[in-house]
Amino acid sequence: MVVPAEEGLLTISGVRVLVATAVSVERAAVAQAFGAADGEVTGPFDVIAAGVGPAASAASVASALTAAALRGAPYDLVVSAGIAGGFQPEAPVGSLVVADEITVADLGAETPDGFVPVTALGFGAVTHRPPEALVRDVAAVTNARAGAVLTVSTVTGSAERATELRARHPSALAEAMEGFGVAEAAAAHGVPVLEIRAVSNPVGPRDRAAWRIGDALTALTEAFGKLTPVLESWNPHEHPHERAG
Ligand SMILES: O=C(O)c1cccc(C(=O)CC[C@H]2O[C@@H](n3cnc4c(=O)[nH]cnc43)[C@H](O)[C@@H]2O)c1
Repeated sequence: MVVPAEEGLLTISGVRVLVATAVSVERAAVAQAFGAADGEVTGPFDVIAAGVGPAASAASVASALTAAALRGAPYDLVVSAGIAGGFQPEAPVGSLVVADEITVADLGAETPDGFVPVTALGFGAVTHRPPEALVRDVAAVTNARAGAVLTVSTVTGSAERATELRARHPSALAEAMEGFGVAEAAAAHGVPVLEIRAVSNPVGPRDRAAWRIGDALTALTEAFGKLTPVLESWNPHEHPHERAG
């Protein structure tokens, strides 16, 4: 059901959603799903270009969540969305991935015995888990695969690094640069988080000319075009934010 809410924003069953992309072409791809050619969205979704990397995205999303809360219209869900590298062969170029786990892959320390995550050093968190049922329903309706999406500050550029990441994170389907930052901001506000990625390139040896950004943006638009019914039947209060280690 579509019902009017304050400030001209329309909400579906009262659910308010903040979608955080990294850059403006990703924002436009998401907005296009709601018929907003100029990027201005009227619907349950607000879409922002929050910047590239975990720090920029965390800062932008935290600001947006705080502003919404101060307006008396807090968000119920935050979605990190955009293009990504896909681990092969599980996540081919043009396919969609929804994160059942959002894990930062390079937050820790190098030791003589290899990489140690910050959690093993006694600090913070490295993983956030989106609501399980929502992940399942989003994956079903968008034909996405569900799996871990890694957040990295450096795009993987070699087969060796891709192999190392998969050895440490066997369930990883994709890597991108913002999910964990978005999830940290959402967690600070007690808001559930999702990450939806369209694969633009394989994770591995750097071949920028082979990136299929247009195909991935089209897949992103199609995916968001299918999300409304899922959110209509979603009760945010049954799904508190879950931070896992
Ligand atoms: O040309 C390069 O080598 C290069 C170096 C740093 C960043 C980029 C981007 O264009 C990344 C921007 C954006 O895209 C997401 N993304 C897409 N594919 C990947 C990937 O294989 N690994 C990590 N991130 C990826 C990311 O979330 C950024 O927002 C290009």
